[in-house]
Amino acid sequence: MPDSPKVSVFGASGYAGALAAALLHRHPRFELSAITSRSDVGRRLDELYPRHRVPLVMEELDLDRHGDADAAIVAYPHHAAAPVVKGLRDRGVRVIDLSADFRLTDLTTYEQYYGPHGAPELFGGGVYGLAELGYRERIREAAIVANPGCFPTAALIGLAPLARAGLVGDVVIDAKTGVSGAGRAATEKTHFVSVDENVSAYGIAGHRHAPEIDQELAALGAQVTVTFIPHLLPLDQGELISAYVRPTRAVSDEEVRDLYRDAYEGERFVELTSASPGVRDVRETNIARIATHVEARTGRVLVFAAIDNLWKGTSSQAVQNLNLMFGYDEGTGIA
Ligand SMILES: NC(=O)C1=CN([C@@H]2O[C@H](COP(=O)(O)OP(=O)(O)OC[C@H]3O[C@@H](n4cnc5c(N)ncnc54)[C@H](OP(=O)(O)O)[C@@H]3O)[C@@H](O)[C@H]2O)C=CC1
Ligand SMILES: CC(=O)N[C@@H](CCC(=O)OP(=O)(O)O)C(=O)O
Repeated sequence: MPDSPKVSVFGASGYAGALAAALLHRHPRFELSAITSRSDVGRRLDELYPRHRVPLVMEELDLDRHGDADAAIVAYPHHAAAPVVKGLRDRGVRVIDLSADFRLTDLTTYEQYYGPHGAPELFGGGVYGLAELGYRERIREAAIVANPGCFPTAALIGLAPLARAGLVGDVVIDAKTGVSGAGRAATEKTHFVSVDENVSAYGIAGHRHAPEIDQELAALGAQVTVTFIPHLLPLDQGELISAYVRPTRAVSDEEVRDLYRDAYEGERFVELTSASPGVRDVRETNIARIATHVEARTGRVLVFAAIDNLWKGTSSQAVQNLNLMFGYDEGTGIA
């Protein structure tokens, strides 16, 4: 293993890529070797995002040149990511893909939600990048890590202990998110005037994160079809999921708390709290903060999980995975 592995970030002009570049730039063990963009070629990243303080110039992607890195974070939109991931793999580069192109295991489901895949020969070749879900050892060895979606990160960390215990009979996941989850380009829905002093549900006809959550709950033993509805809030960063679980049998508050305590003992990036978690509690951290409560009137298990969508939901989770891949302490540069 090289002393200071070189890591490139592709799509560094976007919100997730820029933060990944910033975390790597100040990381004590990795060298941020190159950052790329299409529309901002020649600009310094600290000109675009002064707060990240990365004085590197964005370059045009050139796989032959950038393919000499030890690893790369691909921060492109879905579909555009897969061909670049393939180009990197052809050159032996280990990849963390922030898009959904390698998260799902069923191609028909992928096509239904995202359209044709950009490198079908590699489809299914990623390791799901959620260490706390039981993928830690596979991530260490992975050639492609499929970094999870932000909502699935919060929902799955929030529900995993119940799912493993066979307690998820049915679940409704109500989610709230800040606007940075939609990326850098403003749309009619994410325009300040549409979002400010407002809150509204979206993705009602079927959000693409629902099958990702179903898939990973099934891998934990819970065969359910979740109802998942996100809401857009006038925040820049932060995400909260409130999950309403109909358990397969009656459970007590204490039993559920014990289950979560046992499940997350030793997981430094999961915080259990008796108070309802807020997005501010986890802002700019790699932490998922979770509370559970068994509702006496209905017997439902309520689970609340807060994360920062750009940190644990994307970029710091990518660095956590990169640390695992290169044998470093998992929290290096992000704790
Ligand atoms: N924002 C978030 O909270 C989360 C994001 N993600 C995922 O991370 C990835 C990046 O998201 P985010 O940073 O928010 O998005 P942005 O839209 O902010 O950034 C996307 C980046 O990709 C580049 N890009 C856009 N279109 C293409 C294309 N067709 N081919 C190549 N490059 C392209 C953009 O720059 P340029 O046009 O200059 O090339 C930009 O650098 C996405 O896959 C997203 O789903 C995952 C979890 C949470
Ligand atoms: C506010 C907003 O639009 N948020 C995004 C979540 C982005 C995300 O996590 O991710 P992936 O695109 O990587 O799946 C959404 O709901 O689509």
